[in-house]
Order: sequence, then structure tokens, then C-alpha cells
Amino acid sequence: MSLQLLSVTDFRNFASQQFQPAAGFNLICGANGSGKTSLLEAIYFLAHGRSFRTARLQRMIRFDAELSVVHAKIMQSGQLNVVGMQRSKQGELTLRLNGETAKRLADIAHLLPVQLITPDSFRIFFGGPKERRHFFDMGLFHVEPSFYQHWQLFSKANKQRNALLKQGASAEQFRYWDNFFCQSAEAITLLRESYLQQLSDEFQQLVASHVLLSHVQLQFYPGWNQQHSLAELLLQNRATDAKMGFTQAGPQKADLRIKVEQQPAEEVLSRGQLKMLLFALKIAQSNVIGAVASKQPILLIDDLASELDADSMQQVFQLLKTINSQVFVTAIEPEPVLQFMPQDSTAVFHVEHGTLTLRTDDYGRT
Ligand SMILES: Nc1ncnc2c1ncn2[C@@H]1O[C@H](COP(=O)(O)OP(=O)(O)OP(=O)(O)O)[C@@H](O)[C@H]1O
Repeated sequence: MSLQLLSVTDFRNFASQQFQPAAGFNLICGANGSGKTSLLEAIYFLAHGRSFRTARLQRMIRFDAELSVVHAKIMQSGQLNVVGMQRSKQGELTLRLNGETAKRLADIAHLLPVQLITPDSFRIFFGGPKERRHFFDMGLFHVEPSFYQHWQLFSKANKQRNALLKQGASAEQFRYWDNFFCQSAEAITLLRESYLQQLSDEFQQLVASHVLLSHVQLQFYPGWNQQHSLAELLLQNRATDAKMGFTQAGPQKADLRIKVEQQPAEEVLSRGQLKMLLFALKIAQSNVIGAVASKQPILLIDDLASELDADSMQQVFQLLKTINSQVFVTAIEPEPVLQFMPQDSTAVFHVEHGTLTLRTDDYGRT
């Protein structure tokens, strides 16, 4: 799966830009503030209808412009799809899919799996369980079509139950929503268990020959102690849940514990080693999505070189070369990164003040 053409209008410092990325590796170079991250942000926006940098989408709209538009031609399983996403200053979001208005973000997200690695991605180690749930649920969303519906049902039940906890309700009302909550929670947990087993197997295989990463274990915590049934726990915890105003047990509390010799990885590994681990996790996830859902996610990697020495960078590219993904990498200068990139499948672009040009003096396009 790859973006064949990307067009960006009034997005951050890009006025109007079209470019044809290579199907393999794309190195986007330029000085600070030139627009490298904005280009990755535009691809991410197209895939998710939101930004990874801000919750206020109007920030993406170019100063003095009324709306931002991102368009792309996507080749997936031999079929060409044209997708578009537009955001106005008034907050209106318009989605287009093959010439028609699309209603749900999920319709476009399904077409365009994107995995992002930025300096902020370290939150997967240092942030709370929510960061890790986002990570594995993204994979699940792509490999298990029913996950999205179960998740929507569960979210409704969780919201209703939390409202009952705050306002007080009859045992009958609790019984109804607890039952709903438990059914969708069990379905989500089964899907997560099965997906995380696949992810863990793929990860172990990927890092089997790596001296350090081969000692990393991924342990799934479903969100409650499974020695008890969830229904029992909801009943037992009702008074304390009511005091806190939310439900303490359930898949909304699930986590992926990342350990090295039974210790939390973030307390044992160096920043560079954690970055290697981050790449291995994302690549393992790409491989599972590619194998199960027959669509290889696009990888967006902002500032790849930061925190990695030459040896680690080489190891990262060894991993990246094993997958069949379209990859976008940003760097200030091309040289430190380009030497590790595959010569026959890399295109180098230069950004300056929101204008992108293909550099023909570096590796050309194949
Ligand atoms: N809404 C906007 N309209 C116009 N320009 C903007 C807008 N938002 C941000 N900018 C500018 O766009 C430029 C691009 O920023 P971006 O973060 O993409 O740069 P970068 O090349 O990734 O830089 P760095 O190497 O420092 O991370 C910056 O100069 C920023 O000030």
C-alpha cells in the first residue's frame, strides 16, 4: 500500500504543494521550521482526521487561509483510491472518498493505516496505559473488523454507567448497564488477547537475534484481575466507583506491560535502546497488519536520527528494509541518514519555506 500522489493546500506553511513519493523510502530534509514535520502531519491528518501535534485543528490551517485541504491517491491491493480531507476555520471537517462524500472517519482510516514515530512516541514507555492502548488498538482496528463496533458499544455502556455512578440509580438500572458493559468488555478483551499474542510472537521473531531486545517481554493486562469475573467486580466496586465517579475495572484500564527481565523497560534501557525498541514494536505491528489485513501501513518517522548512534541507525534500517512499507523519514541533513537507506528505493526531497523539491543530486527515484 502506498501514497502515489499527495497534494497539500494551505496546510501549515505549505501554500500549495503536490508531490509523488517513492513507493519505498522517502527522505524529507530541510532546516528547522522548513515544513518537514508539517508534511508528516498532513499525511497523518488524511488518515485520522486529526493532528498528532495539536487538539486544535484550526492551528493547521495556514495563517490567513480559510481551510486546509489534503488529497492523495492511494494504491491498495492493485486498486487506486482517491481520498481527501478538508478542515475549515469554523471547524467543519469534510471527507471525500473516490469522488463521494464519506460519512465516517473510519472509512478512510481503514484504507490508510499509518504508524507514526516522533520524539513524542516515547510516551509509549513513559506515559500512562492510554498511550499503549492507543498503540495496540490501532493494530486491532486494522486486523479485526468487529473491534470497532464492539468498542463503540463498550464506550456507550461505560459512559452510561459512569453517568449512573454520578447521579445515583436503581439496582435495576445498574443491572441493565453492567450486563451491557460486561458483554462488550469480554468481546474486546478476547480480541485484544488474541491480537497481542500475534503481536508478541511477531515481535519475538523480529528481535530474536538482537542481544538486548530479545530479552523484552510484552505482557497484556486486560484491565481487571481475571481471577474475578468482571460482573462480580462491578458489583463489589460499585460504592467506590460511585465515590470516584468512574468505573475502575474493565477494558478502559487495559495495558501492555513492556518488561526486560521482569523490570519495566523504561527503567532499564537507555534512550537510544528504547528508541530501537519503539521501532521494533512499530515494525512488528506493521508486519501483523500486513499479514492479517493485507495492507502494509505507511510509516511516518520524524527526526529519525535523534538519540540514535550510527550503529543503532544501521540496525533500525536493517529492520525497516525487511518490511514492504512506504516510509517517510525526516532529517535536517540527508547525509547522516542517507548512508543507511537502500539506494535503489529511496527518493530524497528538500523542503524550504514550505516548498518541496526532489533532490536529484542524491539518490534518484527508481
Ligand atoms: N498555521 C500555520 N500557518 C503558516 N505557518 C505555520 C503554521 N503553523 C506553523 N507554521 C510554521 O510552519 C513551519 C513549519 O514547521 P515544522 O514544524 O513543519 O518544521 P520542521 O521542518 O519540522 O522543523 P524542525 O526541524 O524544527 O522540527 C514553521 O516555520 C512554523 O512556524
